[in-house]
Amino acid sequence: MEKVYIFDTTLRDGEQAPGFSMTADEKLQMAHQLAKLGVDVIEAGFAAASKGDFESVHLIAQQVEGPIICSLARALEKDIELAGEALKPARRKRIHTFIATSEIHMKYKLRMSPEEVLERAKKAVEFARRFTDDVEFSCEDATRSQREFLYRVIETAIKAGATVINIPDTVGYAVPEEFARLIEDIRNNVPNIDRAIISVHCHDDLGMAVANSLMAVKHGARQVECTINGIGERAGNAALEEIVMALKVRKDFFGGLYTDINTREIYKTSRLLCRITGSFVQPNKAIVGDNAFAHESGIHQHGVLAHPLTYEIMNPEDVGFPSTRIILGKHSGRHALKRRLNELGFKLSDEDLERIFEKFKALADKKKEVYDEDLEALIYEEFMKVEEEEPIKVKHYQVQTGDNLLPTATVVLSFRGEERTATSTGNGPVDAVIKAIQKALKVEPRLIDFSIKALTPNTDAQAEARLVIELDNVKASGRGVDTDIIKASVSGFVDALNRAIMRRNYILSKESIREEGTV
Ligand SMILES: CC(=O)SCCNC(=O)CCNC(=O)[C@H](O)C(C)(C)COP(=O)(O)OP(=O)(O)OC[C@H]1O[C@@H](n2cnc3c(N)ncnc32)[C@H](O)[C@@H]1OP(=O)(O)O
Ligand SMILES: CC(C)C(=O)C(=O)O
Ligand SMILES: [Mg+2]
Repeated sequence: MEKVYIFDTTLRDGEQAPGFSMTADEKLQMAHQLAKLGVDVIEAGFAAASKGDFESVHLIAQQVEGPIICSLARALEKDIELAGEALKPARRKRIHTFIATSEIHMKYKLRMSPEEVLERAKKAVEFARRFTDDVEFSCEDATRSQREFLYRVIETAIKAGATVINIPDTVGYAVPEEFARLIEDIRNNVPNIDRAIISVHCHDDLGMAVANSLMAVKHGARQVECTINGIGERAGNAALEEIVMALKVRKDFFGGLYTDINTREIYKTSRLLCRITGSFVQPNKAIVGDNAFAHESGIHQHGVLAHPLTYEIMNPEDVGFPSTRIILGKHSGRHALKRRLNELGFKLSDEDLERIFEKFKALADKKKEVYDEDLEALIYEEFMKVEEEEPIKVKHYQVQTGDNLLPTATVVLSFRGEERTATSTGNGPVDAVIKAIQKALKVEPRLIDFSIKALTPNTDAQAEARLVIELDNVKASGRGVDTDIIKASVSGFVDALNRAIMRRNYILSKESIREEGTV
């Protein structure tokens, strides 16, 4: 078994992408989570970039325990000095210095001859060694560099004291087979390569960053530089979660290679980064996208319900993903529909299921996703001739609340045409009004789930209340939407109660023991 070191550069290359820069506090929060995830190295930033980035590297070096903390530095004494200074408090520190080795970069960007670059690389590594024994050297744009020159630079950097040699595909130009050959060639042509760990750093301009990194690992690289969600310059870097899970799920292919990543922390880390940067991953993103463990098509749903591994190559729990989701839509079949209806408490005969299935398909053709409330509505429409109108109607309610007031609510409602009024106090205005409704109806349903969320990020946003209740062993969900969160909660609660009552009466009517006049 051989270990592949995971060098996370979310906080350096990742934040170089437009719109992804993070404050020192945000970086610190991410760094703590990266330590929990179990990365071997955190590239915390580029200390010479700004005072703020110096501060971020310094804070992380001070406070984050576990991984090696690293700062990037150009092959310049002033950059390396700042990196060394920022990293001082770290228990384990690395300076990562780099210079470009391709013709195009040397000629047009650096305006340096190859000999000057060679000399600069040597001096930079030697200088960095004054601050730490752990020095990484990168040949920027390695994949477009002339081979013999690349070998010479690497050999020189190792002689000067580099302990890790990084081979970046800076512009995402490589293809997997060719990149694997480059790693092999470096191993075969750099005489002192056995004194350093070979690292790779791939960009995704042609969508091959992960494939290139994995092929490099297969051919001898033992450190991979990557980022959470694959963020980074332009099209991004290789995604950490994809590399780690590929090595884990396909260990048969990668022959005994492993990482120390605690994969159950992957989803959490991904979502934390999304929240911090305000940029969410696309739904079909491998490993962490919303659809990574969701199934909408009937054939797949049937398979997954029979055995998850028919259509899932890893357990969602292994990456900390909440769970497999079965989404009902126009591609779904009877197996999934029946399962969901059963979970909602509807046990239909084959004949009744057939009727509902037809209605369900017709609705799904008009709507992207069919929710539980939609299914309940279909059931009511199709079978519940017992009661066409909703039994409870709220006529009026009033809530008094404030910082020195015990929240009190009065509600006037009608139940099957009969007016009822009640007043109640509560632990907050929503609690008070819900209790007043229960008192007026003389019911005490069990609240199984209750959530309120804003549908848009403004103070005048529409709030959506979603509830699940159980009344006399009958479960029902409800939904209310309004700019007023109390009104949204009242609507959602009454919606759930109406559904529970109508459903219970339906069940009773089917059993021919319907009690008249009761709630
Ligand atoms: C492939 C990568 O991801 S490399 C890392 C990229 N990341 C960043 O650039 C983020 C942080 N960068 C910054 O904040 C700024 O670019 C700074 C502070 C580093 C430098 O700013 P400035 O001094 O104004 O220079 P500017 O960014 O305009 O140009 C880069 C300079 O560095 C030189 N340079 C570039 N790479 C290297 C290197 N590896 N070693 C030495 N010098 C280098 C360039 O030739 C240029 O030099 P010049 O000013 O003498 O012409
Ligand atoms: C600084 C180096 C490693 C880099 O980010 C690149 O070449 O892409
Ligand atoms: Mg890069």
